[in-house]
Amino acid sequence: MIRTSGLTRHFTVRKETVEAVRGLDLHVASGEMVALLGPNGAGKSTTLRMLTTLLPPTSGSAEVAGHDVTTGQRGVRSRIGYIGQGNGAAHSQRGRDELISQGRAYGLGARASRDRAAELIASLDLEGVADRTVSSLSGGQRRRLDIAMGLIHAPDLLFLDEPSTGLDPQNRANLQGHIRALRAEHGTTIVLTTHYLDEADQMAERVIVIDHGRVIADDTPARLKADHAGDRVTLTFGGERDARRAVTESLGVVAGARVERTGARVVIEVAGGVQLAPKLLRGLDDAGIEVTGVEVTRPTLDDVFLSLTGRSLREDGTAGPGTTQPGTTKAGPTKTGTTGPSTTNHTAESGVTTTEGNAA
Ligand SMILES: Nc1ncnc2c1ncn2[C@@H]1O[C@H](COP(=O)(O)OP(=O)(O)OP(=O)(O)O)[C@@H](O)[C@H]1O
Repeated sequence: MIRTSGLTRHFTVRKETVEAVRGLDLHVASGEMVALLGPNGAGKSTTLRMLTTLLPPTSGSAEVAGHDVTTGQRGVRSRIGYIGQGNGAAHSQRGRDELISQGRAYGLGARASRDRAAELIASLDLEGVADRTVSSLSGGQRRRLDIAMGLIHAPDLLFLDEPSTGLDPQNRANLQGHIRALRAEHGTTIVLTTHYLDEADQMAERVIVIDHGRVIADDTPARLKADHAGDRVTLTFGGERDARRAVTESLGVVAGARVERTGARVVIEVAGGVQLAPKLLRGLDDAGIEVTGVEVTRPTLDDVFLSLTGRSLREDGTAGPGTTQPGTTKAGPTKTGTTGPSTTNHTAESGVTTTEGNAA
């Protein structure tokens, strides 16, 4: 449904070149639900705008729904729906009228347009509100109306640019439910951009992680987490002395683990942490070191991003330092969970990495 080769877009800002998208090779199959995930300025919207023919590529090529985005713009537009970041509907109109006008603009007859509007109003749960003016709708209702507008011509492919940004968690969950249902009913291919990690994790079958205008990972959320981030076993000790002893006498020998101590707390990042935790506790007990707390957490897509870039992709979409300038060199790995100066040791034989941080 989408195939790009070396897709690139530069902007010139005050004689400086911004490399917003740098040679993307993407492939999205028919019926897939794919999320483009990345921090602010990663190049997600620019990619979407090229795929939807709103912006010409600087170089490279893209075929969308069987048409080239440069030479077959009309063909692309007839097959896709695009819901951008702003609200598309006019504020003084009633939602239903907006939908019908949109249908007419896409060449549907008056009756077909009315019928299609009614169908979308029902499936997007807009019944009680479609006859009100758009300006009186809540953020979540407006966003659903935007989606109905994008779907009026029954496109095979729907692009959603940050569909749930600005919505509260309840409206976000509701909108996600509607998008899933549309997909299940019509088999629409969906490409969405987001910086909500949970949204990408829960909704997408495939997550394409973009950073500095490049694809840095592309896989199912489960495989990304399994390949790039381990479980996190957090152990708390009675004091810093015990925690230090635990690292040197017991935990430092866990193969393939990254061990990080901050004060009286030790975090072990390792595959299969759930299975490993009881063994670790037994080893510590044998060494006579008392553990006062234990917690095992599964990795998130943020841990994946952290592992790939050394930076965190936080829920608000802002990442750590140095993230918003595409074309700049990536920052080196940063250490998490430490507040003071820290040192990192790589133990060649065991593949263990230990990081020692000062207490907060
Ligand atoms: N019209 C433009 N003129 C100049 N620079 C632009 C333009 N559009 C985007 N950029 C720059 O290109 C880079 C990528 O921007 P883009 O909007 O594609 O990122 P994004 O991943 O969608 O970010 P966000 O999550 O904040 O929407 C940024 O550095 C941005 O400032």
